[in-house]
Amino acid sequence: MSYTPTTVAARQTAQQLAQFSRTLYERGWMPGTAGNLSMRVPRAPGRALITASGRDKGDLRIQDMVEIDAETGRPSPGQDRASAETSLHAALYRTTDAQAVIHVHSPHATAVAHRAGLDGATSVVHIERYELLKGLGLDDPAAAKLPVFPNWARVDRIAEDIAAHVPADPGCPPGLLIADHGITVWGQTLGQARNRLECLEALCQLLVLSPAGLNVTRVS
Ligand SMILES: CSC[C@@H](O)[C@@H](O)C(=O)COP(=O)(O)O
Ligand SMILES: [Zn+2]
Repeated sequence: MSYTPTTVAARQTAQQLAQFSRTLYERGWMPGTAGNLSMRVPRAPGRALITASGRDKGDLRIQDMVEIDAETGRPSPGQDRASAETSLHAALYRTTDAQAVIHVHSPHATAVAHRAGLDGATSVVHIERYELLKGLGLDDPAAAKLPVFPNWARVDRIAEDIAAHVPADPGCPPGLLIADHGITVWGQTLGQARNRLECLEALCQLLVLSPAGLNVTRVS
């Protein structure tokens, strides 16, 4: 059954997600049905909305959201199917201060995810010295270690890798790559997550353009 908000805050959250999805789609960062977005619902502790699976991300409506438990990803019963990547969002709500999570297939981040992914192991891409690093809110804005997780067929396994790595690495920016797949970014508001996404996509573009190539190390 399609989603019907029961509070003003939930309606506003669903509207924000739908509008924002259109913006990202128009930028070419959610081609076809790619990408998914979620946000904690204000004044509804532990609840979040996430985009339904397989929808055209340029044409989402309020009804195309699914209400979930933010930290387990479990949907409230009787709804449409939540994003196939709900467990990745839940892993971030559990282990970080995220209030909003964005997953897109933006071209430069995806190109870096394609080049830097290792077969069956987590890696990090070292990003150093670029001024844009200051947009990520790191304690040390001179360097970031952007993790790249294997694109396991079982999405829950990717979620386990994320939950184990992200909170444990102080150099980890508020974003991550999944090999051959795309980028996921989080923030305390949808706007902050969007700014961080724009910085990371621009940094990945610079890495792709740089003749120095990528500096990648294996983590596990
Ligand atoms: C268009 S293929 C992309 C999907 O496999 C997936 O990676 C994705 O981003 C969207 O999945 P969804 O289940 O619609 O949230
Ligand atoms: Zn995806």
